[in-house]
Amino acid sequence: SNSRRLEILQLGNPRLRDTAQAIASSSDPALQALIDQLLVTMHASNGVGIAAPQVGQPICLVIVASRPNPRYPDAPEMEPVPMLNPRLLSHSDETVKGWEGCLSVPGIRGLVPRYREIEVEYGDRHGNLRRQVFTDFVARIVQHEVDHLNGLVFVDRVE
Ligand SMILES: O=C(NO)N[C@@H](Cc1ccccc1)C(=O)O
Ligand SMILES: [Zn+2]
Repeated sequence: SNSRRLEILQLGNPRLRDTAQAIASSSDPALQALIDQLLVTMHASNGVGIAAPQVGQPICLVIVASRPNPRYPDAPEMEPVPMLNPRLLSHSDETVKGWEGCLSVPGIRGLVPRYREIEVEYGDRHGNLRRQVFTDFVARIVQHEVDHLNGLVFVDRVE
């Protein structure tokens, strides 16, 4: 199917809204360039996830990309998943505490409680709507990235 035009939600900062204006839909070539830039930035820092606001783009776009690397040697392998307008549909009651770091909070780790299982609805990079269940470390990354879209970093959740 041809790539559908998915309106990507913009984050609240009115001052920055105009810069986000340029990347307002999944059919915009600037969006594909931004996704590729996020992947490069994330890999350059041995990240396993990244959110667009971390590179100054106030739009609802994250990438979840768990893989074993020097910073997270036990991380499971997965294909990187860009998510437009990610939305948590449901979650387990069960939470698990695990160590997290953040590319925007360099040099520290914290023990953060996260839901063990979540169901997420998001647009893929072509604007197709997807629903997927994530568990354990990958579910942790998703929750960490969605927090960034709501102005939260992991240190806000350390108990
Ligand atoms: O800062 C980011 N993403 O926003 N990157 C984090 C992602 C992350 C999330 C949860 C647990 C471990 C790691 C990183 O250290 O690669
Ligand atoms: Zn982060």
